[in-house]
Amino acid sequence: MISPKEDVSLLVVLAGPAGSGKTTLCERMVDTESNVERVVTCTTRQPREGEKDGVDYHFLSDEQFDRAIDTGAFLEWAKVHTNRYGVLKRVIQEKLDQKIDIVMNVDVQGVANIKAAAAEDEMLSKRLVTIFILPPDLEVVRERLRGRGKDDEAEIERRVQTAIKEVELWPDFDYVIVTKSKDEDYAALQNIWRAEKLRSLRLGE
Ligand SMILES: Nc1nc2c(ncn2[C@@H]2O[C@H](COP(=O)(O)OP(=O)(O)O)[C@@H](O)[C@H]2O)c(=O)[nH]1
Ligand SMILES: Nc1ncnc2c1ncn2[C@@H]1O[C@H](COP(=O)(O)OP(=O)(O)O)[C@@H](O)[C@H]1O
Repeated sequence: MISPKEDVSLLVVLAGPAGSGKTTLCERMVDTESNVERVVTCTTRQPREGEKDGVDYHFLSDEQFDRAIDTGAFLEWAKVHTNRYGVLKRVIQEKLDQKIDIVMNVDVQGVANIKAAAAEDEMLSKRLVTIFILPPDLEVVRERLRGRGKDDEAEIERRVQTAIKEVELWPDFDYVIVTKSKDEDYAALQNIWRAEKLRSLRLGE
């Protein structure tokens, strides 16, 4: 009898409107589970107060971002709100090669781009799990962004306007978590995680 392999690494991608709680969930996952790392993505946006280069994002200039596009360094990149964001291929590949589980947080275009890349790459497609974090209404988004205290009202309104379009895309995802309390959201993510680890399609590599 052939036994299933035990360490099956996952690439879990969370998306959803600003303020839905993606960053909070990613950080808790990394703090709680062993062998899980977060992928730090690149952005041309300015750091918010307290954000650190290489920890929250790799903060790139427009020129640096252009160069990364030209050299084919991004697995995917997209313009979100008013800035550009991108995931480096190399970082994903290194972690998956080392059998490290990945959680990451990208916008809805990013998920579509990663799914398209996975359609041509069996290793990626076997690991990819997409989860949409859905706020029950837009007021929750506003309240949480105000509570976070890092964006002014104009920036918050820009994110709410983007959210109106983003929330329509939840049916394209493997899973949807309608956000409630932080603990309930995390329990939902853990349930998905544990079930995905046991999926037979990932066994027998
Ligand atoms: N497509 C894509 N989106 C990203 C990437 N990194 C971050 N994002 C998304 O960019 C959006 C804006 O992020 P951020 O500036 O941190 O603002 P926030 O959404 O208000 O927390 C979020 O939806 C992130 O999920 C990336 O590498 N690619
Ligand atoms: N389930 C939740 N209930 C209440 N507040 C939350 C919840 N999840 C996150 N928050 C808070 O909402 C704000 C935005 O969360 P964050 O994780 O930065 O969202 P995102 O990464 O999706 O933009 C933060 O202040 C965070 O502490």
